[in-house]
Amino acid sequence: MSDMTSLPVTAADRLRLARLFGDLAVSAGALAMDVLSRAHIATQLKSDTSPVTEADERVEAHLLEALGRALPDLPIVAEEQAARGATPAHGDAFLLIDPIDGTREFLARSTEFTINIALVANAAPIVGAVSAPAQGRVWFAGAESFMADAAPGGALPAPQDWRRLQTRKAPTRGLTALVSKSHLDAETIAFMGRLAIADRMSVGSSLKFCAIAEGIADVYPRFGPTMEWDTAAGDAILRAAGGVVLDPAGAPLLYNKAQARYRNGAFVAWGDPASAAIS
Ligand SMILES: Nc1ncnc2c1ncn2[C@@H]1O[C@H](COP(=O)(O)O)[C@@H](OP(=O)(O)O)[C@H]1O
Ligand SMILES: [Mg+2]
Repeated sequence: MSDMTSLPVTAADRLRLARLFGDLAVSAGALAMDVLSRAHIATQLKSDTSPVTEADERVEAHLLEALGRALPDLPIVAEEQAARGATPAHGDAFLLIDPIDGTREFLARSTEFTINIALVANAAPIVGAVSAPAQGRVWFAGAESFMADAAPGGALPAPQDWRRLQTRKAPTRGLTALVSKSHLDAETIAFMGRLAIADRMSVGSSLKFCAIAEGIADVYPRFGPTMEWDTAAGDAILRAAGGVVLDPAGAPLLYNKAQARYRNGAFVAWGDPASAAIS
């Protein structure tokens, strides 16, 4: 593999990393499912009042260990470590981990939670994997985007069982919009009021990016807060499937905002870049 610290990485490198991330996101799913199988899930509140469970901690520790072994030169910014104030110094290239995105959904025993791993280089997410353990599915992308069925705890299936993803053109009958299940704000509702929307669905976690990448939804506006680890993997998968994730000025959402503690501003994810251009 070419040296990650001297970018750009090749398409072949990106595919190899996408397979590694996909494999790890699927295997780590067993830890989340083990915690989910218990009658009581021990939960604590972080300083930002968001919940954290034993699943978040166990999945993160597992991924830190496995990624640290596979890619020792790449610094890792991980959600629960960051919550404890432990983020490594890094340059243009680094990894992002969200061990459980949609912790509220996990606690509600919904299937709409995900494990997220991404590589950011030059402020863009260039490789990502999202697994949904309770749905037995995984999405992963380097230069191209794929999904596959994969039982948690298993391995990423072989390429003949992958489905290549491509976003759809905006339907003339109206857009399918996706919004957060747990965090919906007035600005997001107002933005949607200016679009020709046929259907609106509430979906937890980074599954919103994946659904647009699959071509079954069109737009995901997010004006409320998110962190880079919530969005990077899904953003990588959507971009590689032909979509765009834009800030309010119409520029691609930027990553590596260490000074802002990896907090994102508002963004809108689109499947069809042409509909973004006229919104
Ligand atoms: N007030 C807030 N500050 C920062 N991030 C927030 C937030 N409210 C929600 N989020 C982010 O939104 C994510 C959930 O996304 P969604 O609402 O689309 O399901 C959460 O991920 P975690 O579950 O990993 O904490 C969390 O990071
Ligand atoms: Mg999380």
